[in-house]
Amino acid sequence: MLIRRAFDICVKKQHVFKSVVSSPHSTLSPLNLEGGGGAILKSLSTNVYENLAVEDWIHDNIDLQGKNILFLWRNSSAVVIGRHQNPWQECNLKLMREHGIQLARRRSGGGTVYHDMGNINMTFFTNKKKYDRMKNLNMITKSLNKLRPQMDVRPTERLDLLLNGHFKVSGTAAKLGRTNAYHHCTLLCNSDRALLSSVLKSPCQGLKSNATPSVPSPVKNLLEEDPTLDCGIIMDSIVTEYTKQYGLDHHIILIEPKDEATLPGISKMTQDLQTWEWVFGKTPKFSVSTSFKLGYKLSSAMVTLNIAVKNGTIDSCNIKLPQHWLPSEMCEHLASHLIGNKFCPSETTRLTSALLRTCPQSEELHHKWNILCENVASVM
Ligand SMILES: Nc1ncnc2c1ncn2[C@@H]1O[C@H](COP(=O)(O)OC(=O)CCCC[C@@H]2CCSS2)[C@@H](O)[C@H]1O
Repeated sequence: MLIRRAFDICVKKQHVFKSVVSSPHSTLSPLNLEGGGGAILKSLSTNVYENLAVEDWIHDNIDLQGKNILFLWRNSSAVVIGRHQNPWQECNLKLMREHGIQLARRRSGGGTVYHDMGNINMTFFTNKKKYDRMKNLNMITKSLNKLRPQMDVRPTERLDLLLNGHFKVSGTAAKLGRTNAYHHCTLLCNSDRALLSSVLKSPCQGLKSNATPSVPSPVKNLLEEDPTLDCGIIMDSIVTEYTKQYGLDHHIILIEPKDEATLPGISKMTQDLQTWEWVFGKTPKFSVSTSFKLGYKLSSAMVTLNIAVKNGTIDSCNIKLPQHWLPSEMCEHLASHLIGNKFCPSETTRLTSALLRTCPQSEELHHKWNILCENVASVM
């Protein structure tokens, strides 16, 4: 609200106002919005949900008529999927859990990207009429060109930035609201490229869906091209270029996304972005049809699994195994209990552990059923 109030003042009076965001650098510095209001904001947080919530907050709360706002942010390791994507199809969720890599669904469309502290995110907020992604990308390339004239970074028709005409260093997405809009993009400076490619490979077999697929590209870091660069130098040069383009001063407003007094309602926005219902539940309906081998002592059998998922929840489930290996009633029992549950390994394990306790049978059947349950959960 304070930022909004500040902008309102500036729109009315069109002059300098005191920045109100609580930060050591900005509390008392005046923010000059003469010559077409604008501002540069930088997040103090490296939490992907908090930073995405700042985007939501600005989009929903600030009248962007006549204003250009650049928001700069970086995250600790995270995978960010597009609004209409399927996380099971896009990434290796198990590997992410093992590495503590967060999964976030953003409100803009497009594909899946990997973030870490070696990746800079930029969000360009404008009024919908002023929304111009190529202009923003040209601004970035211009700033890089000034920094390192020999470095060849150019935008493509699909609004990626390519290094040496081949390696993607930036991906773009956008959200167009009723009157406000934003274009956001990444910039790979010094990310963990090995982790990037391993987490963006899904192990999921036999998945069918209409969700937006990502468009994988060879990627490279700017620092691999020029190790004398770093994220700070690159961000500074982007800030310089942006201030020049919009006639702003070099003042940066530091944003603390936890500061409910400055950004009223932000905590709820952050929470919403973290819910299972948003991250997984918004996945367009899909199905998984797969088969795999199960082994117990010397006997083995092929299991066929067909699962349909709606809103992230199992809508139908069919498990087929040879009768001699496991009685079909037991497969049906498991399948029917899975319906209505989240397509989620921890929830499935909780359910199957409870079922297992009520499943007397022989020790052998007990073991086989357990093996089946573990394998079904590992598909999720
Ligand atoms: N951080 C990053 N930067 C550039 N390219 C990446 C990155 N991570 C992965 N990739 C490559 O892009 C493709 C996906 O390309 P695709 O074109 O499908 O998707 C995108 O580019 C989406 C960009 C979203 C930008 C937002 C800005 C703030 S929040 S996220 C992926 O398979 C990798 O090959």
